[in-house]
Amino acid sequence: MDQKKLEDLLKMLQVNQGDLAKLSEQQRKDMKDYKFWKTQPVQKFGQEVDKEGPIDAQKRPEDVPADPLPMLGEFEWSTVDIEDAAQLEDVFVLLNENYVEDKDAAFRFNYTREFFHWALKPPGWSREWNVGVRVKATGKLVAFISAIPIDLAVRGKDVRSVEINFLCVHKQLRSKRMAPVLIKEITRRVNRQDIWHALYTAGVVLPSPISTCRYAHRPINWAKLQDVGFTDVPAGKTAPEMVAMYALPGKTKTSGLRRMAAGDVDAALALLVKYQRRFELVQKFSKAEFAHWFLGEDESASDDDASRVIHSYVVEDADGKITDFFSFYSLPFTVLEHAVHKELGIGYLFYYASDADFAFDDRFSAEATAALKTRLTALIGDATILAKQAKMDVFNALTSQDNTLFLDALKFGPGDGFLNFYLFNYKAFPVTGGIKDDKSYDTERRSNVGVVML
Ligand SMILES: CCCCCCCCCCCCCC(=O)SCCNC(=O)CCNC(=O)[C@H](O)C(C)(C)COP(=O)(O)OP(=O)(O)OC[C@H]1O[C@@H](n2cnc3c(N)ncnc32)[C@H](O)[C@@H]1OP(=O)(O)O
Repeated sequence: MDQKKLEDLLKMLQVNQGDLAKLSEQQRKDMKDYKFWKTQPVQKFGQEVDKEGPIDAQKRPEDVPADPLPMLGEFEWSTVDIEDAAQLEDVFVLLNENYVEDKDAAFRFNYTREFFHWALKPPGWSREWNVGVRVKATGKLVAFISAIPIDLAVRGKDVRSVEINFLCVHKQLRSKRMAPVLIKEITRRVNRQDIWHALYTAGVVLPSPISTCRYAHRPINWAKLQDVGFTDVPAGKTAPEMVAMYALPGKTKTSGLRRMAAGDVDAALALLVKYQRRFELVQKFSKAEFAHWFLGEDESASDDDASRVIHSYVVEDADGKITDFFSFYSLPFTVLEHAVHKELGIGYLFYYASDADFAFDDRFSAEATAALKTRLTALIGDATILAKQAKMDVFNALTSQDNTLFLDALKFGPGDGFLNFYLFNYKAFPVTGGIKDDKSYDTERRSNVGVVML
């Protein structure tokens, strides 16, 4: 396989690090050169943490200015109403053309209304937190940033937070310090609603990651990836050999596996909560949040509905007990100007849980590890089969959660993208990200990152 080309494609698929230029701009600057970030309540590089907790002294919403920061002459702030089709379209256009660097303009994220409603409208979402910048004269949207509320827990401590995502500045307005203004404005709007912490991820290194995970990619439809020019037959191999290597069974294997239904929410949520207790950085889902994130907006979507964003499954044993749960979401690419293929399906592993190691006192013991490894390999193997049935051509995962237990066995190749996790206004000890010093999968310590961001 032409590893380089495939890697290039797969890098473009990472929503959180769409900017390839930034990606290659490896590693960090000196702290003093982070002109913006050194003014913010974030951990400095190498800063010793004595005790975990907030960085800033406690403030009240009324201490925060009620009005937006001034915006440069020709631009103006614009709260984007994502329930308005035309305004949502503005966001798609901005992100399509500026979020992913694809010089040949051969591919675009196929953002849909369904995807954005799922990603940006969980329970408690705020209209004010979809912040845009428009050109005054034309109304053109040239920058965007979003926040959604989450109940985060860091090593068992509740940290009411927001998740920041989809920060984007138009290519022609890059390096003009617009990003810091957007970040300050979203901070102001979030603080006005009495929230003082944030979780965010980025491919770039900023002060200072609490954890770093690696991307892993599992080609599902190798022949199609070759057709669209992403991959070549590697030396010493033939195309049929490559197809055979990545071939998947037509049917899932786990008995009792079925799509999650509304009636499963209580049991699946309880299972997820219990499973996630092992991790140090987790999202605490309310019942309503769980239903939103895992059933999605459109419960009536049929099994083969290609527009389905979130796919959630449970395993029910003979006694009617939910023993396992997994989910993945879809964010496809549109393939431009290709004679045969119009779309490339991309699946992203989301949350999962299993009771496979619950009976063991020490989850890192050989027996507990073997039990969980066997079960997760079967479950996520089935997830790749279901992803294939849902017309996905590549399946992505990180080294977070307990993923390193199954990545190799299921032929997820290590990508060269890394994802850094950050906390705003909260200092904390590092959290393991599932990679060793040499960046290979850490199958022993695994990861203590439980939270999964879009
Ligand atoms: C309590 C509530 C708090 C809420 C807020 C919590 C914090 C949220 C933080 C945001 C989480 C976002 C999560 C996501 O969505 S990550 C996805 C980010 N988006 C992309 O990669 C899309 C393509 N790229 C772009 O659109 C632009 O290059 C962006 C907008 C990224 C930067 O625009 P531009 O290239 O024109 O630069 P500038 O001149 O305006 O500004 C330069 C300053 O910006 C710092 N920079 C560069 N990239 C990032 C980055 N990804 N996160 C944070 N900071 C970043 C940089 O170090 C420098 O600061 P300093 O080095 O001088 O100090």
